[in-house]
Amino acid sequence: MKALQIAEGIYDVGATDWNVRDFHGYSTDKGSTYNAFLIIDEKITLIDTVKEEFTEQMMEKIASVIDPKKIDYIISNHTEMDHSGALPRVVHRIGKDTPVYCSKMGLKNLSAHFGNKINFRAVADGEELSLGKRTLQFFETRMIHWPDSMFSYLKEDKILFSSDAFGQHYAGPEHFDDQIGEAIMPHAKKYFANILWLFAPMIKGLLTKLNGLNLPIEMICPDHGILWRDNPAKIVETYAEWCELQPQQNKALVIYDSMWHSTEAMADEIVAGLTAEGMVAKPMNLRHCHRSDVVTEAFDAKAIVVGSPTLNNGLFPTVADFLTYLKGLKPKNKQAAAFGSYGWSGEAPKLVAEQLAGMDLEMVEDPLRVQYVPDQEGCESCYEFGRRIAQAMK
Ligand SMILES: Cc1cc2nc3c(=O)[nH]c(=O)nc-3n(C[C@H](O)[C@H](O)[C@H](O)COP(=O)(O)O)c2cc1C
Repeated sequence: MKALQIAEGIYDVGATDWNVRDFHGYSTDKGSTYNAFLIIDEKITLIDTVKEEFTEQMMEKIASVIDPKKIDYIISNHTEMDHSGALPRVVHRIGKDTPVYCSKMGLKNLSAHFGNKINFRAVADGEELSLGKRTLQFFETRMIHWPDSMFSYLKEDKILFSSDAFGQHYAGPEHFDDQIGEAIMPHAKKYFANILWLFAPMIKGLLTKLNGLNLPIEMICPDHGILWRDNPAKIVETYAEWCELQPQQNKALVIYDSMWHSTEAMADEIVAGLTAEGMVAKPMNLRHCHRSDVVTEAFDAKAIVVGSPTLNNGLFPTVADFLTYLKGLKPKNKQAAAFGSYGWSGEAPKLVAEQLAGMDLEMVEDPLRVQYVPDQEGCESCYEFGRRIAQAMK
């Protein structure tokens, strides 16, 4: 396999994972890529690596440009193993004590993954490394998205190697933003919602810091998905918008599961009530919609209405799963309500409401329960519930 030249003397030598569909619990319907970059200068430099099982694909691409033994420096922008997994084998293959530059936290975290046999060297925030004609400058970007994350900026070429920031889980025939256009944005949004949502306040600070540095940027190369060369400012501006966590004022999501369709019938009536009041609302059944897709929709919803049937005095498992996942993402600026069908004890709606309230969401209604199958009166109560939630949203 051949490397892709992305600029004069700079190659993408990463791997395409066409088949990955579950990325630590995140659904990757289009696969993903693990981007790694080779810079040919007086010091030949590899920026990041790939998941361990893709080591050979990366080595083959490197070998299409130079003998891998000639690599002088490796940069590790992020410890997570989709970017570092190949490190031990690459270092072994180079066959010399190749320095691996990383952030201070990277030094700790890489050692915790790979021990002390690799020559890890910590760089300070803002430190520069000469490659010969080119210079790399490093910036700590803690929590985008691990404590060790950093950006590497290639000054002369004005290229920002941004690690996980600005990335998307997307594998396709395209390599650059101008080749795919707007179609990449839902993937970038899903990535932000599922991976970075909780860090939005910190990312906002980092973007302000980077803006202050006034780095001219002609291309942004994240470690997943397409590279931003046509309009790199667009994804930075979009991140700044997403970091504001401002919901779409008229968007509501009704999220539920159902064993015998009763909670589902309630959800449909609630959606109808919301819609009647002018809201853009839709139901999402957790048995059919992956939690990471639901979270992507919930990210910019003003209201989330969560329903669970009562199962053995508790929540239905998919609803518990979703609530656990959502809680970790620290949602803000949202209204919420809970509902569900039950048979005899009916604990679930109250349990859902307690969890949503525990996330500091604004509860706009008391939990709504319907015993067994909603009759006409039950349906009307759900419809009115939806209407009242919509009025609270206005
Ligand atoms: C395995 C099982 C366990 C249940 N446990 C309870 C329970 O502990 N308390 C309760 O009120 N209802 C319980 N129910 C009744 C359901 O909550 C009731 O049938 C409800 O209408 C189901 O809503 P759904 O059609 O949306 O799943 C149970 C039902 C099943 C199938």
